[in-house]
Amino acid sequence: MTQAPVNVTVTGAAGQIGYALLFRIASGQLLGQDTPVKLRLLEIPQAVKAAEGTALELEDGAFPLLAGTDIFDDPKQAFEGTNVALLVGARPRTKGMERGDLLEANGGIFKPQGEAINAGAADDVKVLVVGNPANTNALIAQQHAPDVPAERFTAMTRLDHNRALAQLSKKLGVSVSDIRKLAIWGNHSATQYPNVFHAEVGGRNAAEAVGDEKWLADEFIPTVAKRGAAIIEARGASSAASAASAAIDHVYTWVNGTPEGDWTSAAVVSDGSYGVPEGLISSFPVTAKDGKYEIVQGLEINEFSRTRIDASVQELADERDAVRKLGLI
Ligand SMILES: NC(=O)c1ccc[n+]([C@@H]2O[C@H](COP(=O)([O-])OP(=O)(O)OC[C@H]3O[C@@H](n4cnc5c(N)ncnc54)[C@H](O)[C@@H]3O)[C@@H](O)[C@H]2O)c1
Ligand SMILES: O=C(O)C[C@H](O)C(=O)O
Repeated sequence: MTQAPVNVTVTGAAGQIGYALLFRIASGQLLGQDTPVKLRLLEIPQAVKAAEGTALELEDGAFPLLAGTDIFDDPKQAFEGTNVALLVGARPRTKGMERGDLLEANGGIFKPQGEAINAGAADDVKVLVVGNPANTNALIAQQHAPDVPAERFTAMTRLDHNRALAQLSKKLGVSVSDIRKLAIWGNHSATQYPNVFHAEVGGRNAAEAVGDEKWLADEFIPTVAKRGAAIIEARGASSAASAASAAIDHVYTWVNGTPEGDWTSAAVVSDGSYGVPEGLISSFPVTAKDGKYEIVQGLEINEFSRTRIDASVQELADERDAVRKLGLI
């Protein structure tokens, strides 16, 4: 180990995604097998003891790449010097809670976290927001970190991307690794649009290989978009290991790049591409190179895709307007 450890902050560390995520980070899957990591865990005071228990288990894993684990209940301390920030902890919607209440409760979390990142994170900080509503939580944090380049704030749609790969591979009887250039557009919500019209399977256009627009509209898109709800219904809890796995994929790709001739999906700050209002944190097809995610340019958007992208982007604009009204941005 010659390199200095990379500081990785994980919020909501005592939660179910945290439990599935931390051991994979410690084993080198987030940043690669040459990169030692130092974990900085953030929890609310009531959950610090549980996070301490996880830290004991991390120690017992005897991970050669784990240079230490520190636990905090103060965002300012947790984000001090952080290079990679995984914002997982969020306020879940509870019975009787309106959408506005949920946005307000999460504003109370992501505003101070954005401020703390702005105040103390390392110059190269990369932020991934997982906690829902992920895109808008990322927007809140980003708006409170004016000194951090906006493109360092991202939200996770890689789980949706992986779900779409899995469904398409099942339909076509191919391996997920045979599929290229699939993309999720819009919000990490039921309005998201998994687009196969640019995707390729073994060199062939994926939509043509499927040859069934009704299947795309009535089965593929709703299955991917409502998968989170299906998991909650089946498990009695929201997706955890698959979400942790997607968070690992998102950061690993961000740091190490996308393969030549392929792209992935991430919610990034819009530069106005494809009619998505500038500043919204929306999912796009993206490539990663030299530690930067970039929106793939110049794709032709057909009518089928246009209406679906517009609907999801409208939802993002509505969420932005709601948090603006609440004074959160
Ligand atoms: N983007 C995605 O694809 C995706 C997928 C799955 C789940 N999620 C979301 O991820 C979030 C976490 O899911 P989970 O299953 O781990 O939830 P969980 O309830 O098991 O854990 C959340 C943890 O966050 C902590 N927390 C709450 N407020 C905090 C704060 N201010 N600072 C630090 N920690 C705080 C809680 O104490 C808890 O330990 C949820 O919002 C969930 O909806 C997103
Ligand atoms: O936590 C949820 O509501 C669902 C989650 O975002 C998921 O996509 O699995």
